[in-house]
Amino acid sequence: MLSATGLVAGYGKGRRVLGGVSLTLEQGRMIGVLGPSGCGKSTLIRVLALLHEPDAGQVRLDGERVTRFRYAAPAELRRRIGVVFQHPRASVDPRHTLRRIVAAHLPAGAAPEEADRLAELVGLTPELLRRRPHEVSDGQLQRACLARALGSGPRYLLCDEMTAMLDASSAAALVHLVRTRRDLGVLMVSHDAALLDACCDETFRWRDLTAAPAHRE
Ligand SMILES: Nc1ncnc2c1ncn2[C@@H]1O[C@H](COP(=O)(O)OP(=O)(O)OP(=O)(O)O)[C@@H](O)[C@H]1O
Repeated sequence: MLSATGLVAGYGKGRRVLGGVSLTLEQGRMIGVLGPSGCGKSTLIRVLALLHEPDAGQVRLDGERVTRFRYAAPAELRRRIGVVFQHPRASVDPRHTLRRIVAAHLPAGAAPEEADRLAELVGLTPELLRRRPHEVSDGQLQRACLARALGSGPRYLLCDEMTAMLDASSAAALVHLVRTRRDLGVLMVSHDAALLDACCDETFRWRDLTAAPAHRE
């Protein structure tokens, strides 16, 4: 289980974004968080992914309280959490081939075929794997980012507006892929209520998660 209790976080003095957010994500469930632009959804994802240190509150991962975040977060804990970001082009190195992007989070010593297996899982052909980001569509690149996130063998997958940059059919394909991974706990944050209602087991509104929110819907 990945859980947050009373998370308070922001960006320096007077820039509080999370004002006491609580949330629980269990393996085998897909939950949605619905909130308007700027309310703090990405900040919540970053804290849950151990990429941003909260000012107060707790993150617990499989029963263990996380005390170290960002570069200090133990690799063994980080590997349990995969993240797919909103803007695929901003989250990859434009010089790398898709194969290298897909393989980025595989454990050291993983067989080269592992990248092919991940690519196949997300519907990327070997020919696409040889291309670089500027030679593929946003949807294809986001598939590579999803494959990369799965590379560490995570138990939890955090999707930050994963489909916002995609057309409807690419979005549906990606959501279907994630939806079929019942071994994972999936958190999808979005401002698209229809998307979350269609794919999530349960959807929470931002105001329901937060005791004293900085922003309200
Ligand atoms: N690195 C940063 N430094 C300072 N303020 C930031 C930083 N990142 C985000 N913010 C601010 O924190 C607030 C919440 O941002 P966040 O990206 O978490 O919201 P969001 O709900 O994900 O928005 P969107 O749906 O538009 O992606 C915003 O007011 C934003 O301007």
